[in-house]
Amino acid sequence: MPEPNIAVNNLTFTFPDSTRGLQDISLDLPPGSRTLLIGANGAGKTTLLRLLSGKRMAPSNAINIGGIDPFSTGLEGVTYLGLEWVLNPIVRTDIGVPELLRSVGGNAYPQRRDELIHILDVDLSWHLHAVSDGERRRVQLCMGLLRPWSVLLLDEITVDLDLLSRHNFLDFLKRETESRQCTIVYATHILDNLAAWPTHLVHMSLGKVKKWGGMETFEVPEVEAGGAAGNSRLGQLVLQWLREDLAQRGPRRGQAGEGKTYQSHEGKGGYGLESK
Ligand SMILES: Nc1ncnc2c1ncn2[C@@H]1O[C@H](COP(=O)(O)OP(=O)(O)OP(=O)(O)O)[C@@H](O)[C@H]1O
Repeated sequence: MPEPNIAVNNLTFTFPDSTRGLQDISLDLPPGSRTLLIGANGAGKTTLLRLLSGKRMAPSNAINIGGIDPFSTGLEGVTYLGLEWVLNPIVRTDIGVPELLRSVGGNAYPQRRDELIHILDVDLSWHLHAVSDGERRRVQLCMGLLRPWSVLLLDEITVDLDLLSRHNFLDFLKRETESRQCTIVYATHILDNLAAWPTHLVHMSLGKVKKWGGMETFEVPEVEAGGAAGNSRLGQLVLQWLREDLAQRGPRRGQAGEGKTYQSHEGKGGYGLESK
């Protein structure tokens, strides 16, 4: 793939037997970009990433990656790492790390394999039925990133990583985009220490893209003194977006606004809906 740009052109997609999906999405993410895909639960991030990866069929001409329609042509070089990959049962069996890495072609890329093992701090003597969730995830990331990809689509799979491992991992991805022709889209809810990482942001809500563009096009608010201590300015921006999205979506059926309140667990003795 010569120039791994991601072009989405008026993409509309509806799930079978459902009214949900994506509406009229257009994006143009340049080669070498690192995009954060931001949005509340259910905004449409996974749906978009799966369509970009070619795992779901999009209408023809709506998605173009490096000049190719990923579904019809089957794209070599596009790696999608999402929940279904994370839940692959193989990585819970009594299997050793070297064997696993070999099974995904690790021997073809020895230098890359050794670098990933170092960056993700993987112990080659681990057996995958007897490691922690975060350790397992580090091995999986090694496996998933071994083959040099042109486009990497990450669907929040760093939640188990400790802060340092996540930092090293994201640093590695940044270096990748700076040292060779490749492009990353990363859907995440965890924005801590991430402000300097993205080149682009895409804000999704209710199946649509509300805003997208280079980092320089976003007005990142000042951190409030006191109250916002510890939050990055990017975190503040996203918090503001999600509050607006929630207000726009309105209450869910049966919630406050239709004569009911949801009582919190704390101090009120249990979860329950009570009429006002
Ligand atoms: N197979 C499906 N059939 C019908 N509707 C679906 C299906 N998968 C997802 N949806 C709906 O599509 C919408 C978008 O889902 P999606 O998984 O893309 O959200 P998301 O932004 O990735 O959310 P999260 O942050 O929780 O992972 C949701 O309202 C969801 O209920």
